[in-house]
Amino acid sequence: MSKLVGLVGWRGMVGSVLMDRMVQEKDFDLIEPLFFSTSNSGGKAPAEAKNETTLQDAFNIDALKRCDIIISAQGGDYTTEVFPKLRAAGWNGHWIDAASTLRMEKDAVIILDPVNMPVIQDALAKGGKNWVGGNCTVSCMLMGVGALYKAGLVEWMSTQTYQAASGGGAQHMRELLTQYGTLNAEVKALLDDPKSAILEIDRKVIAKQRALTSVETANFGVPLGGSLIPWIDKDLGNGMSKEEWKGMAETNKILGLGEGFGTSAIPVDGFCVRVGAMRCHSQALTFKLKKDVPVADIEALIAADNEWVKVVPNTREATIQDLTPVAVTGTMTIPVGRIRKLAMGPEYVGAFTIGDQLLWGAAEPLRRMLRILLDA
Ligand SMILES: NC(=O)C1=CN([C@@H]2O[C@H](COP(=O)(O)OP(=O)(O)OC[C@H]3O[C@@H](n4cnc5c(N)ncnc54)[C@H](OP(=O)(O)O)[C@@H]3O)[C@@H](O)[C@H]2O)C=CC1
Ligand SMILES: N[C@@H](CC(=O)OP(=O)(O)O)C(=O)O
Repeated sequence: MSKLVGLVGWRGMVGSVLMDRMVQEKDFDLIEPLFFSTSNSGGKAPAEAKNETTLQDAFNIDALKRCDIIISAQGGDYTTEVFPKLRAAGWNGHWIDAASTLRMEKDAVIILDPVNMPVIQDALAKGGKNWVGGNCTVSCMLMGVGALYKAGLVEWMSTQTYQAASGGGAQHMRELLTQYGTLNAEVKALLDDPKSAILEIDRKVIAKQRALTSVETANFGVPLGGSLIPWIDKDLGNGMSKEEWKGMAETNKILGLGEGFGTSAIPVDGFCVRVGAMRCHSQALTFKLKKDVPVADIEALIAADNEWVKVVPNTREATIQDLTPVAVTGTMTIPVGRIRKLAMGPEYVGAFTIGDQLLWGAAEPLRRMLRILLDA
């Protein structure tokens, strides 16, 4: 008999990408889905429903308890409210979650199976039940350059990120595009006139950016269109943003090197920056390797790691064609390019990588974990 799989958050942005991928990969052929809603229980479930065609109340513990597996892309507040109650009620099923809430709990595994299948299998063998998707930036980075970690080559890594608006959610994407539109409208007449002075256009744009109302910047707090914001997530009070903290904590936990900051942890640090891209997170990486490895060997290691990573030749043409958010959006490909030795010495290597943060960064590890559980 098919496992009863509860889906919470399926109509949100991450949930919709998850649903698309589950349809593409025919995951629904293998399960009996039970769709939940926080806002429309009793409504009609989506077309993928089979026998259970009514939306269930996502806060109803008895309804949730029926499921063998629950996948939630509903968000951290939902997990915080419902998950402890469900476990306290004796539910012993598998919980697969996109939210960060449970990530660093001892009994939770951060799932990214092309990178950490041994960690997942070890936890499964020990009776693990809590499976949490990683931070999008970390997951996309490890899908690209995880090979260097697996080979034990990394002494430390520094990452400078260029993170898309989608990381904040759907409203942030809308706000970014609205800001771009507002700025364009402000100077449209001057742009249409080839004889207009560019510095006049520039003056009008900056004046408009600075004049954007609190409504027009409600989500990001400041303008993002035509600007950037070098702070993502909470202020930890020690000069570090929470997004930056996740880099080291989650990378090490995913790799099975402990909870992130122990003596065996590999240092990972850098700056996380929001830019005006839509849904791809990009990152410039600096590695200090434990030894001098030729670039060709590094490229070969990365290229052989998984079926989605693609080494982009370090040429101008290949880079501008294949190593951009525009090229990568909506695809499963994780390009890694700009791989070269840096001026600091032969052990210092630079690279640049990009991933669709809604696919590998959020939805894909969840559905792959479902498949692992169904195959177990
Ligand atoms: N955005 C991201 O990049 C990432 C997000 N995550 C995690 O996933 C969680 C969900 O994120 P995200 O998908 O962006 O959140 P959304 O805001 O898009 O969706 C969350 C929920 O909001 C409700 N909702 C209310 N109005 C609408 C509407 N107009 N359209 C669709 N849904 C609506 C839905 O619940 P209902 O159907 O019950 O009403 C939906 O499941 C995050 O909180 C985070 O924990 C993880 C990694 C990356
Ligand atoms: N913080 C990420 C998105 C995200 O949801 O991250 P996390 O899953 O670690 O909360 C960003 O803003 O780009």
